[in-house]
Amino acid sequence: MPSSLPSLPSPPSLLGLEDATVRFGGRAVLDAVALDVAEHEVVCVLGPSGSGKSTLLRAVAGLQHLDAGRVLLDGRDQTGVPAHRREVGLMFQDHQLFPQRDVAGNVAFGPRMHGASRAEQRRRVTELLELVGLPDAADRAVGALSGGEQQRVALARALAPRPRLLMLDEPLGQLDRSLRERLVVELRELFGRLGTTVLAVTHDQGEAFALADRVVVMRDGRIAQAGTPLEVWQRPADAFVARFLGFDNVVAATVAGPAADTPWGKLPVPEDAPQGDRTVLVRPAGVLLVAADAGLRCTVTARTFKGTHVAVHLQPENGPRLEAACPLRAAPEVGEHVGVEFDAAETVVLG
Ligand SMILES: Nc1ncnc2c1ncn2[C@@H]1O[C@H](COP(=O)(O)OP(=O)(O)OP(=O)(O)O)[C@@H](O)[C@H]1O
Repeated sequence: MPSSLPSLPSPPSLLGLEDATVRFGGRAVLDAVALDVAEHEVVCVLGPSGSGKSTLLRAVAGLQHLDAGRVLLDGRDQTGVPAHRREVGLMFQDHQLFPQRDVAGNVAFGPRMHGASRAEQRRRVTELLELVGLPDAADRAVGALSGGEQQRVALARALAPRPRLLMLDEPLGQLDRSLRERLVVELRELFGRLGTTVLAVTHDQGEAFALADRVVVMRDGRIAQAGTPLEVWQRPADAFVARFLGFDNVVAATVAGPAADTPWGKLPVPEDAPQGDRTVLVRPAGVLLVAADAGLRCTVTARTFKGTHVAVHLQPENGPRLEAACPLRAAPEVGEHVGVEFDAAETVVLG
């Protein structure tokens, strides 16, 4: 008996982008992007305004012509396939519901376009409104719905034709924070239950990290980093990704052995840290406040209440500002002098 079975070929990705390039006025806003999305995977594309996120979605949907490269769905080249023949569902930021139709009319739109009978359309509307938690909304006018309800109807409408790939562009963009936080949990649960393959675009990292199996961070039309939320959070690829994720304690450093020489002095780094000229990130939890006569001498410049902790902003005598995460009751006052020591376990030497 062989000790191990021969490995099976991995199934083709549901979506593949190969060197996808879009230029506007000579500028590549999508620059040779390569990306695979597996069946049942939820991928969130994250990045600052103008980094090319919507252009990427539009290219996959067939709404944007590629200047070079290809989009593959189920391994099939989509070049020349018009948007309405690609099996993708799209949900945009502003919902774009048909205001003159009621909720049922909106949800039934896709199935009707695909030639479903009236009975089938009705069945599908009932099924989907149940799914998105609006079982009694079929006859309501869309104008009379709240933002969150409209978002659910838009989702039901996008799911109604059973797209192979569901694409969401800032799906929760317009909604207030508490509703967004609730809906993102509902969406994740729903996609898991349905096994939906999703490519979503958002500039909100909290939303992306809560929703995605894998996040893709874009910068100037290119992929700066792709990985699971944990991988990206724990190991940002570079200073751009680290700053985009909201980490501000990022400095140039020279790493030699177990220490990094930085504008804040020598910091301890993890054992396996890459050596030489690097960028170092210290998470706020790794900035430890000690007595004013120990460590790096700093003045407290601001405090921001964060619910679970206080973000304390510090100005060292030398070097750029630092942010520390302090327990609620232990945070020093603005103007106080404190000492700072650094925790190697919260320090990352970027690649
Ligand atoms: N039709 C167009 N003609 C010219 N330039 C365009 C066109 N569409 C997009 N762009 C430019 O391409 C770049 C990428 O735009 P895109 O909308 O993809 O970015 P984004 O990451 O989705 O941004 P946002 O988060 O603000 O929606 C931007 O600089 C934008 O101005």
